[in-house]
This record gives sequence, C-alpha cells and structure tokens, in this order.
Amino acid sequence: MKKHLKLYFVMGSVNCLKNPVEVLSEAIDGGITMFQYREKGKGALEGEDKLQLGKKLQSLCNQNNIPFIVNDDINLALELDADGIHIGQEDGDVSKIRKFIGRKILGVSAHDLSEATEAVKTGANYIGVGPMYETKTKLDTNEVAGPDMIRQLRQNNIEIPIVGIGGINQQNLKPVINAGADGVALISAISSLKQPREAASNLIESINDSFVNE
Ligand SMILES: Nc1nc(C(F)(F)F)ncc1COP(=O)(O)OP(=O)(O)O
Ligand SMILES: [Mg+2]
Repeated sequence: MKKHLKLYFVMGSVNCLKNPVEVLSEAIDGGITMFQYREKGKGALEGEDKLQLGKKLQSLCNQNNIPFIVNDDINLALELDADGIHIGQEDGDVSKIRKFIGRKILGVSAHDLSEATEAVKTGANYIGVGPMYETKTKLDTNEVAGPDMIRQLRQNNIEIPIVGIGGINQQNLKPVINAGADGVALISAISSLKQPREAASNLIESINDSFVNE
C-alpha cells in the first residue's frame, strides 16, 4: 500500500483542462502511482456518463497496474469492480462499508488524531490527511491542518499508510513527506496544467528526492 501512495492523482472531469482520459493517460506516463476517480462538484457527470468515463479511466489504470479508487460512490465502485473506495467522515459508516466491499482498498479521510484512530480501528487501509495547505479545489474543507498534523499522528503511533492532501504542489510537498507521509495526493497540480505528463514526472522526482534526503 505505502508504495502506491507516493503520487496519488485525484481527478474528475470538472478538474481537467482537456479530455480527462488524455489527462490520466499523460499522468500515468509521467509516473503517478495511484488514481482516484472523484467526479464531483459543479458540472460533474452523473449516471451513465459518470459510469462510462469511469470505465475508460479504469481501463487505463488496469493496463498500467495503477490502483483505481472511486471517491464516495460505493455503488459505482462495486459496479466497476474498482480496486477500492475513498470515503470521508460524512460518507457513511466505515465498518459497514468495510463489510460491503470485502477486501477492496478502503481509504478514509482524517483531520485529527481521533478520526485517524477511529479509521484504523474500523479497517481502513490508508488515511488521507488534510488539508495540508489552502485549496481552491474542494470548497467544503476543514481548516488547514498542515504537515504538522501528520507528524502528530506519527508521534501518537498511528502506523497506517498516510497520504497528505490539500493544495499540494512541487514547491510544498517536501514538508509533507518529511512529516511522515508515505505520499501526496493532489488534483490541480496535475489536472489543471497543459502538460500533465511533465507535471507528474516533476512531482514524482521531487517526491523520490524527499524520501532520499529524509
Ligand atoms: N477525496 C479524498 N481523497 C483523499 C486521498 F486519500 F486521496 F488523499 N483524501 C481526502 C479526500 C477527501 O474526501 P472527503 O472528505 O470525503 O471529501 P470529498 O468526497 O469531497 O473528496
Ligand atoms: Mg467524500
């Protein structure tokens, strides 16, 4: 799990400047290690359109052995037979969802020590901790937690794989890794750029450097 979390690209059609299939294909070429289909927000696809795009993105991931995770939508995750699901604190009962999805990957958002402890207890495989920095992508975020929140979780013996999320880019990812995260999750730092491949390869290079010089 930890190695997959290194560069976790999260995206939906509303986040992309161009065709999301092209964006993901380039991001995979650039070196992302995991993908989350998060079709959400103003103008997001629904129903059949959401399913069809999900299928196309999933097959790109499968062809490249990249775990394909669905955000929020458990039924879609099961219909696509996705590799896993990511849920937040308001998206349902983690232990019920764990029973529902069996051995699929279960990611849970956590903003503090109590939420992280609860997520571990109820069977999460990894936790997404944030927001690390200010973000314009998700409008209903909690207040900025910063990389120190990850450091605090590690100091309190939270050993589960952790990925930081929220406003992360090449310039500010190092403190997130140094705080003890196994990787970074991000949207705009790849999806909003004209060259997603170049963006992803620059990011994975900086992430690997951060681990080497820890
Ligand atoms: N989608 C996410 N992915 C991650 C990841 F693990 F990838 F880092 N961490 C956190 C979130 C946020 O999840 P949630 O709080 O439910 O909000 P939303 O459903 O709007 O994304
Ligand atoms: Mg959610």
